[in-house]
Amino acid sequence: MLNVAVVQLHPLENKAANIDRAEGFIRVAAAAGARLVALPEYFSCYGRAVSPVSVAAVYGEAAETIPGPTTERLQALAHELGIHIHGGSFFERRGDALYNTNVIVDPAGDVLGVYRKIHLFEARAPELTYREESAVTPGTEIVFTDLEVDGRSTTVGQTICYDIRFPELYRVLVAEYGSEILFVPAAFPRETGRDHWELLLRARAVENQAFVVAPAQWGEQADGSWLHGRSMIVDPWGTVMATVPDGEGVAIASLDLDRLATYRQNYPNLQNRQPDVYSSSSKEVV
Ligand SMILES: O=C(O)CCC(=O)C(=O)O
Repeated sequence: MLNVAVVQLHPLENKAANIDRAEGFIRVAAAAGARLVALPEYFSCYGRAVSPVSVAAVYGEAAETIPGPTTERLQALAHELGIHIHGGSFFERRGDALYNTNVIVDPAGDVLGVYRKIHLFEARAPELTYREESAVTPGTEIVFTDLEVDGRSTTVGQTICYDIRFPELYRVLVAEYGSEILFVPAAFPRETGRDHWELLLRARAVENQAFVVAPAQWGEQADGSWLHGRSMIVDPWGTVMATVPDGEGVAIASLDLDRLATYRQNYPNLQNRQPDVYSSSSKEVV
């Protein structure tokens, strides 16, 4: 059994305070037995938590390199507590570009995986306008990471928020790279989250026969918008194993990876895919 925790945060203006609260919840989760603790998207600084006028400046100021103070703090914490930490995501600076990036840190304090969000969120609706690409550059690499937890090895796929709408990414992470756990740190707005968040997470879990670990941001922002929250851990059958209600907090679930292997054998959906047919150029037109 692998005990995994999701941390739900209410992002505030102050980056240092956000990181302090994240650390507090990581400690709570570790004390409750979690061996892997996952943080939400933009856990240290979330754009709409700050007044709209200063958003661009705040993004730039909040951005860090890897290694940098935030990853070093996660590394020290993982080492001290003897756990893995999935560092949600934060603004990463590489040269002149900013990325929405997450890392996984192991109990030795080493950074194992660096993933840069591939699909950047865009909404052009009357009720919701957002263009992440105005500040952030899209990543171009699929990232999966091999972890050794409690003497068992597993492969995890790293994704972020809006990525959940692109099932192709998850299929590759599972069918080509063997991921058993899919991470989806997020900051879903309430407008889309209330109807799509749980549906998308459970769909990705069922169709890929994988655990989905989805820590989320929650709460009202400085611009009056709301983040949906409802962090959750979903099992490969699509059942929600644990969730965080409104507010900040932690939820923990025990993932049975041995049972996952049996389940994939009993229901060989992944083996029954027909990729040759999907990519075939011959079509029968009736
Ligand atoms: O897909 C959605 O509805 C929300 C995505 C999002 O908020 C994000 O990627 O930051």
